[in-house]
Amino acid sequence: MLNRPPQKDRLLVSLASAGLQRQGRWLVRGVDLTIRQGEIVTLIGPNGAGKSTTAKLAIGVLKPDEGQVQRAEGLKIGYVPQKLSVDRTMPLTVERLMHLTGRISEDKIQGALNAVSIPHLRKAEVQNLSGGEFQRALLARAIAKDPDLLVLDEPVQGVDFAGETALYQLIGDIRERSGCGILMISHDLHVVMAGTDTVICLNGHVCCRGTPAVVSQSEDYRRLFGVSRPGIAFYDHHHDHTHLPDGRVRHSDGSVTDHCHPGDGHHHDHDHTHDHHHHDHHHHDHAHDHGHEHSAEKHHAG
Ligand SMILES: Nc1ncnc2c1ncn2[C@@H]1O[C@H](COP(=O)(O)OP(=O)(O)OP(=O)(O)O)[C@@H](O)[C@H]1O
Repeated sequence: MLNRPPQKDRLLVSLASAGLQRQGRWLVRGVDLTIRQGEIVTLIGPNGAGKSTTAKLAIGVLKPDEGQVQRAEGLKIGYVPQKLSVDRTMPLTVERLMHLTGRISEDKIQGALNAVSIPHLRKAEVQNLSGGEFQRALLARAIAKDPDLLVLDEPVQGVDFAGETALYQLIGDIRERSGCGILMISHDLHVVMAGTDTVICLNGHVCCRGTPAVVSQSEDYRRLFGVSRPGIAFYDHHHDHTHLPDGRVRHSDGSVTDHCHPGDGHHHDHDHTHDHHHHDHHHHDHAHDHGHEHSAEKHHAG
C-alpha cells in the first residue's frame, strides 16, 4: 500500500486565521494551522472546543466564514469521523464497511486490513468487533484509498490503555510507511502521543501549540485542563535504564540500585505526578519523583 516516494515538507493543508460562525456564535476563530507531508498534528481541547469543526474546515466539509483554508491540489483525504453514520447494530461485515464509501479493489482491502493487523476479521460482523478492532477497521477503510492526509477524529475512543498505545503506534507506523500527513483529534494529551510532531490546544481559539512535551508544560494547557488534575509528563527520549518489578533500577552499565541516578535521563523540571488513569508502568509513560521510593508495584496497585 501507500508506497509513493515521500515529498518531504509538501504543504498539504493550511488554515490562516480561520473561523466558523453559527447562529451568531464563533465556534472557532483565528485558527492558524498547517499540516505537511509526513507530519502528525494533534488537536486537543475540552468538549465543544471546536476540534471537529477545525478538522472539517481542514478537509473542506465546512467553509470558513473568516480567514483562509488551502489544500494541496488533488489532495486525497482519508477521514475517520468521530461518529459514524452506520448503525453498529446493523448486520455488516468489515469488508462491506470498507466498500460503503465507494468500491475498493480486493488487493487494497487486503493490504489495508493487513496494515492494521486485522486480516482475519475481513468477514467478521462489525457489531461483534471490540472497540480496538472497530477503530482498526475504520483506519483500514481510511488508508485503503492511499490518502495524502489522514484525519482521525478521536481514533482511540472506546479503546483501553494497552489498545490505545498500540493504536497510536500503528498510526505512527502508517505515517512512516506511507509518508502521509495525519491530523488527529483527542480530548487530552496522552503520553503515548509522543509520536505527534505538533499539538495544538484549542478552546474556540488556539490556546497554545508545540511538541507534546512543550504543551504539557504550558501554562495555558494547565489552566485549560486544570492544574490540580493528575498531570502527564512527557518523555520524548529513551531511558537508559530499566525499572525492575521489585522497584529497583538496572542501569545501562548493568548495575542495580534502589533509585535512579540523577543523570538517568528523566526530566527534572516537570510536575512530579502520575497519570493515574494509566496503571501500566511503561518506561515512557511515567513521571516520578526522584526523591521518593519508586516502585512498579505501587503503580499497579494504582
Ligand atoms: N452546525 C452547528 N450549529 C451550531 N453549533 C454547532 C454546530 N456544529 C457544532 N456546533 C457547536 O460548536 C461547538 C464546537 O463543536 P465541535 O464538535 O467542533 O467540538 P469538539 O471540540 O470536537 O467537541 P467534542 O470533544 O465534544 O467532540 C460545540 O459547542 C457545538 O455544539
